[in-house]
Amino acid sequence: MSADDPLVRVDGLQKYFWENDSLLDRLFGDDPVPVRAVDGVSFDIREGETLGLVGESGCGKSTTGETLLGLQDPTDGRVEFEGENVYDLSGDDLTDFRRSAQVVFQDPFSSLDPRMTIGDIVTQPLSIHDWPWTDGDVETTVDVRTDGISRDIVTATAADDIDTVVDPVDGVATAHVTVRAIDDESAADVDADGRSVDLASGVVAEVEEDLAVAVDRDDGIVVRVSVDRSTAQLRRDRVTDLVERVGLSADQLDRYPHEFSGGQRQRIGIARALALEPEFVVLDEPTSALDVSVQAQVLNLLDDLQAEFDLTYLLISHDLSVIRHVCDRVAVMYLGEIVEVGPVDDLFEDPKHPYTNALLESVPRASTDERDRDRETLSGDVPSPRDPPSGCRFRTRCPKVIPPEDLEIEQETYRDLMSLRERVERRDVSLESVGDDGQFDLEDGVSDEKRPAFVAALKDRLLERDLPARHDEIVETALAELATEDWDAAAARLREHYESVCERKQPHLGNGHHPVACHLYGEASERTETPRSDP
Ligand SMILES: Nc1ncnc2c1ncn2[C@@H]1O[C@H](COP(=O)(O)OP(=O)(O)OP(=O)(O)O)[C@@H](O)[C@H]1O
Repeated sequence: MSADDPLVRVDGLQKYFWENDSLLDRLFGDDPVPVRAVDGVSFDIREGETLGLVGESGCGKSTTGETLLGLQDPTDGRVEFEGENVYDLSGDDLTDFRRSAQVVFQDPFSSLDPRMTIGDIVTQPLSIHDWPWTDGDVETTVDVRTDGISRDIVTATAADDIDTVVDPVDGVATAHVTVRAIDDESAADVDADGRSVDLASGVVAEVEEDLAVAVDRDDGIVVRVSVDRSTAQLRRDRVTDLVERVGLSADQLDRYPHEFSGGQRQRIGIARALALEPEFVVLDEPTSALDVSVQAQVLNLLDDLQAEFDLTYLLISHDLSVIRHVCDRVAVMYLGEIVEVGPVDDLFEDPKHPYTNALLESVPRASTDERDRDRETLSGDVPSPRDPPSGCRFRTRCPKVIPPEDLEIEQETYRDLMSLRERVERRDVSLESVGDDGQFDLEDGVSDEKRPAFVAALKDRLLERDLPARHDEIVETALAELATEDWDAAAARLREHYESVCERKQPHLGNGHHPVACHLYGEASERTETPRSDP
């Protein structure tokens, strides 16, 4: 992996959940239905950065985070961590990945075991992963200084595991030992701190905290350095450090989660995630369950920890103000797909995708002027990932859906006609309730005589705007087809005239600094007509 390579590379990741997939369903002949929670997402996360993943509820953010960590099995695609496909890892390599990539969950109430003390909660990953580890690639050595004796007569060795308490520099863990001649009285003082050894012959060796030193006299003086702490002591110290680092105190280690506030519990979740010295942390809505007053404190803590421990974050959030406050780059997700990726300032100041625009527009603003202006807020719900729209998945809600080339029509009018057509296609119009009670007889078809009144009443209900004459005629003909409940003919007529490129072609996210998957942005996004793969 070169220095320019990302730490995490997600490539075509897919995660489908299957419904109607039980034995009983199969016995009754029901076909399994895929829930396309994540449908071919690709993005990179560079070392040391925070990438935000934003989108409305249900668009697949958490599933993306969980699948890329291997907490869910992928349906397809790959995720590289430090250049290795994590789905190919096994044995020690898989254990290393699980240690290096951690998660902080949204809900600090359900993610902490209520029966464990917080000391046990933070110790648990250390026990599971058998911390502290010694790194076989790290060399261990002793730097010897002498005082009152010749350096030439001292030989020194260090145990292989001293790297568990001495930080290696350039692959070498060095213990510093001072060997000096003493008289008997000063020897007693030196021994009292537990880090020195008296030798009857009048030599004492001192070593730094957490290490022990043994001295023998043979031809010369032989010094051996080893670790002076038990595994339990080392774990206790690490847990105390972590808990204090996240803003709690060591005397709270024996307490249970219910004795803490939401913000404090999230701090415990963060300490647990950091216990194994990870490089990468997925933060899944880390502050959404917290009071507004403590959200900023937790975000600031995460920011400080990132700088201190060189962490790389994927921050999942539906909250744009959190994203703006914390992230370097942002990926916008809609219905299982990434629609735009860019540096945070570019994305907020120059959003390209109509979905990103709509998300930004729907955030309440402080300035009265802006609040008063006509906002393009997001209407309707995210469609179901069981049956996502063809082409661009946002086109059913998009205020900028592209009209056919030869159709001279205002954008808003076209949007209305598209919405009308979609309702007809879904048969989502109540024909029975048109007009006054019993005015139109649908069972035998509305009579020729009453048809103009039926069409007028229906049009009045379905369209707020007046249409240009040409479109008025097309729509009236289609609505007249509904008078005989000929839904297919009406839908076909509307499709023939109003089908958009947005529903025919899937726009693709390009590469580069600020890519966007939208047909409004030219050739690059329209270059392929390949349909999505069927499950
Ligand atoms: N285990 C599951 N079985 C079936 N469908 C699932 C499962 N988990 C998630 N889904 C569906 O997958 C889609 C994406 O869910 P996901 O939780 O990833 O979205 P999200 O963007 O994180 O939303 P939220 O912020 O509400 O959690 C949703 O439609 C959800 O109902």
